[in-house]
Amino acid sequence: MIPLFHDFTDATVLIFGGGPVGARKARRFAREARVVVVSPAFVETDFGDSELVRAAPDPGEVDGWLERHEPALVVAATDDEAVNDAIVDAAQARNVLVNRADRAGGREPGSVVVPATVEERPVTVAIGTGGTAPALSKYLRKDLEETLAGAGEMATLLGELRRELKARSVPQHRRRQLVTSVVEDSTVWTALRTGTTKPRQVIDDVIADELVSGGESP
Ligand SMILES: C[C@@]1(CC(=O)O)c2cc3[nH]c(cc4nc(cc5[nH]c(cc(n2)[C@H]1CCC(=O)O)[C@@](C)(CC(=O)O)[C@@H]5CCC(=O)O)C(CC(=O)O)=C4CCC(=O)O)c(CCC(=O)O)c3CC(=O)O
Ligand SMILES: NC(=O)C1=CN([C@@H]2O[C@H](COP(=O)(O)OP(=O)(O)OC[C@H]3O[C@@H](n4cnc5c(N)ncnc54)[C@H](O)[C@@H]3O)[C@@H](O)[C@H]2O)C=CC1
Repeated sequence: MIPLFHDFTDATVLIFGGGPVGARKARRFAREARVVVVSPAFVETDFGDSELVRAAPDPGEVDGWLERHEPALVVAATDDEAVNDAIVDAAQARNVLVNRADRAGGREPGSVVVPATVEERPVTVAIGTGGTAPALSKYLRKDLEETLAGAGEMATLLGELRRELKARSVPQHRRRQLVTSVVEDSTVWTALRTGTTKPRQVIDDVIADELVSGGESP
């Protein structure tokens, strides 16, 4: 499987099944997409910002739900294998992406797996185990949350630094040296994590040094 980042803004994600798994996927996708969850019962209370529809479609009715909602992705998270089978068939027939929660292997074309994710905006890390050990994905996600502390601010800082160096027509090889030296600087990481220095200060210092030294290596 090849990991890709998919933008679901303005798209619909249709989820069948309102148990713990359906709720977890709903919370995940509702951060970006319009999410509709179809289930005869909603045991969980937190579905994020999703629309909940009480219904128990049988296999023959599943396709009608896809026709009405025109989703970009369908999630099969019911405990009924025949319904999950019908969801995969309907999604394939309509060329819609499908995530099946009750299978680890033997996947069909167009099927996607939901990874564990760490988000330090705008940094995103996705973890998968090819379906072998989801509990390990979860464990590694928790571990990485600590490792990535400050990465979002670092990304924002470097983005601004690149833009400002470009605007000052600093040559490409020199921009690369400067950006790399900031990202590898442990004192900058510590400053971002502890909040002792603001990203703006780091950018101003790099640019001031550059203007004084006229582009000599640090
Ligand atoms: C294939 C996949 C399909 C998909 O759902 O996309 C899938 C399938 C299955 N999961 C099962 C079990 C568990 N899943 C979790 C947790 C997560 N599962 C997620 C993804 C995936 N799960 C995809 C593969 C990802 C990969 O490659 O690693 C995560 C990462 C993302 C998310 O769901 O949001 C989320 C952690 C999120 C986080 O915390 O960050 C836990 C842990 C817990 O609940 O505490 C358990 C119990 C422990 C265990 O069994 O490991 C079962 C057996 C059901 C049974 O036995 O009946 C199946 C079906 C099967 O294996 O047949
Ligand atoms: N991918 C993952 O991370 C995991 C997957 N699983 C698998 O995913 C499935 C769902 O897990 P849970 O949420 O824990 O199960 P659950 O049994 O608590 O929830 C299933 C939900 O589906 C609903 N449902 C039943 N028939 C339906 C229909 N025709 N249409 C719409 N909804 C219907 C039920 O009312 C219930 O709310 C399980 O069968 C299990 O095999 C389990 C744990 C983790």
